[in-house]
Amino acid sequence: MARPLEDVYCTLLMSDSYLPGAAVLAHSLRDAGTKKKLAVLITLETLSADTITELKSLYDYVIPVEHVRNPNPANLYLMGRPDLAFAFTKIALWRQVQFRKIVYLDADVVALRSLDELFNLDAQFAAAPDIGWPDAFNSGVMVLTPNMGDYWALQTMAATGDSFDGADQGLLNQYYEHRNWHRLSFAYNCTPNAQYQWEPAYRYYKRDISAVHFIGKDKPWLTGRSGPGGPGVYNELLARWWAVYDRHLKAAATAATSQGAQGGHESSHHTSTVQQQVFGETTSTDFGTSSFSHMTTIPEIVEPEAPATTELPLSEPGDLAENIDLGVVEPTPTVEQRKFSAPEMEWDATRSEPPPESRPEAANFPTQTYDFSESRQLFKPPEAYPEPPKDMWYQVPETKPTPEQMPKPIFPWEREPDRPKATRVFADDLPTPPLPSLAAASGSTQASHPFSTVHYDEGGEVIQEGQAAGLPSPPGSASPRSADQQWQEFQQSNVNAWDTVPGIDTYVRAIMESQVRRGRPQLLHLAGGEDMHSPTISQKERRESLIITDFPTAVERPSLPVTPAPIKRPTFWGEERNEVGDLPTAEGVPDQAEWVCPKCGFSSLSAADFRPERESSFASTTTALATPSPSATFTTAIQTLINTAIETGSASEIEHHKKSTGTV
Ligand SMILES: O=c1ccn([C@@H]2O[C@H](COP(=O)(O)OP(=O)(O)O[C@H]3O[C@H](CO)[C@@H](O)[C@H](O)[C@H]3O)[C@@H](O)[C@H]2O)c(=O)[nH]1
Ligand SMILES: [Mn+2]
Repeated sequence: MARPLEDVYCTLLMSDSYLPGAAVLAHSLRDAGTKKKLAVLITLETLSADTITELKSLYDYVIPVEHVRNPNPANLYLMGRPDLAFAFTKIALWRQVQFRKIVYLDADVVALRSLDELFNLDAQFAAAPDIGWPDAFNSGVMVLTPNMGDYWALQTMAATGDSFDGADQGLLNQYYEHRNWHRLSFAYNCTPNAQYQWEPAYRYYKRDISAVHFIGKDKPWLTGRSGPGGPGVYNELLARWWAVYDRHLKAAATAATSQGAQGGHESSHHTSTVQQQVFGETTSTDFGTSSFSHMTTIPEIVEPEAPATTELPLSEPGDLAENIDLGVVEPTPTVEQRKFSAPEMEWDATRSEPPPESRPEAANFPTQTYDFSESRQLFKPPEAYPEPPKDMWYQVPETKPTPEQMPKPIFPWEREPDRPKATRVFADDLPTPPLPSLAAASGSTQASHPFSTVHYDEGGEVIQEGQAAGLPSPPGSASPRSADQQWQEFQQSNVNAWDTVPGIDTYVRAIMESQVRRGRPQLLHLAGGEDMHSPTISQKERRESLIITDFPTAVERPSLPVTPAPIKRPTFWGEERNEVGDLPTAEGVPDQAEWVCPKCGFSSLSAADFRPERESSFASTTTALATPSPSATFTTAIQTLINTAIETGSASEIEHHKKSTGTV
């Protein structure tokens, strides 16, 4: 059985300059008697080998994680912490799913008591209020349950730089804002402030304090033992940090000579890896050359040669530090810092559902954030706005275009000089004609038949009916037309150019033939075209359809299953009805007498064809059915047939015979 997941305290170290903090934290937790293991997340590319060696002696687990830069660090300047450009690295905590629960502590935290009870908290996520905005939590002490779902969600936000302070605390507060984070007591993340402290409250609650967190740029190891505030809460708590340091780290440096412990420092003239980062602990020569000197400015801006992260770099470290000092640093335009990479397929969406731990889709889509203007000047409308554009309509040419100006002919028949004029018809414009009979009765000379159409020439002028097709004007203007005449005119006026202009047909055929040569489409010929007359075109003139089909040709087509041709026989009522006339006899169709029902073995309806081995009464009854006879005989015959069937056959058989004999 798999072992239950472990609980750990965890911190983060991304620069050598925070090593004293991480060392004091580890010692303070052990001093507090915790039973839990200690872990540290590290970014390999930004730490020296000595620091990592030191961490290995202090922590049970040293876990390398990806160094994550905020692609949109402008908000960091709002809190004067451009050094926190890589604070998003912290979200790697959520992917440490090898642990059940993590109590995360910043490297600038010192534990005054064990915090082990936090592991028993029944909450997915918990943190203490931030002193700057107590509705939000401080992300220096957090109790979290690692899971990949939250991780990818946070990672997505981090990838777009979505954080109100540009660092992890803004991002995490935004993420947990609507997720009901569990509020821890301030005693778990007490953040003393050198400038302001509520002294009475501190006196009252100080025995509950479990952890002290030195937020801000001035870390204990950078400011020295005296601290900035003189006597008071801050210095009292600062002294707690130094107490741990002195107990384990300072003492170790002096003891190193005799014991040879702590990273092999053998001489008191050399400081330990930790001490090199601590103000006041280095000798005067060390101080000038150690990494500490530049850490006091903007430690995190100094980048390794090849950063492992994919984001665009910030401006030059030197420039930045200089500009910050001068107070002229402008946040870099965010758009420039964005970089798009096409989403990568993590699984085959055609075969399976997405894996439960997959990234959200579109996680790396570029985003654009717009800020509100902070200008305090009142809006002043401009003196004048630009004139709206004029003449935004189509100018109908006043003169008729010359033949050169006319569009060039596209189709061959358009070149024919005596081709009919193109016309247009609009259904909406059709005049409502009086009924022909009324028109005739009233003797109106302008009356039109119900199907009249109005034609327009290219200039929009109405053309008289018939004119459009180049036909003479209707004689209606001179004398009243009969309905027949009008109908004839209508038919004549509704000609199809395809029928009257042979060039169109020739052209289309040429295209079709070239297609036929390329592929194998077939022209579907209308058989005979007998039932589809155009009113004006005789049967002989009717062209075959040029519809292209994929049907197999008659030659390619396998013969279809055939059903027997019907046998003509007199109906019960007398003569065979012959309304449709004689149909041509199909060839190759078996004679009905040869056809035997595959289901029941009966031949078709003729009673004489019933097999003699079946019930003899069937034969006699069906004979009666097939012979014209008085209705009484007919009814008896049906009844007999059905009765026989009931006695001898199954239900389906009865149904079948009922249908066969038409006695349903
Ligand atoms: O150069 C650096 C900077 C930071 N860290 C680590 O990141 C943590 C956060 O930085 P810190 O200087 O402690 O930030 P705070 O001054 O505490 O500022 C607040 O704002 C930060 C950014 O949102 C949060 O990470 C903190 O938890 C929150 O207390 C540190 O404790 C370290 O663990 C490094 O290792 N190296
Ligand atoms: Mn901190």
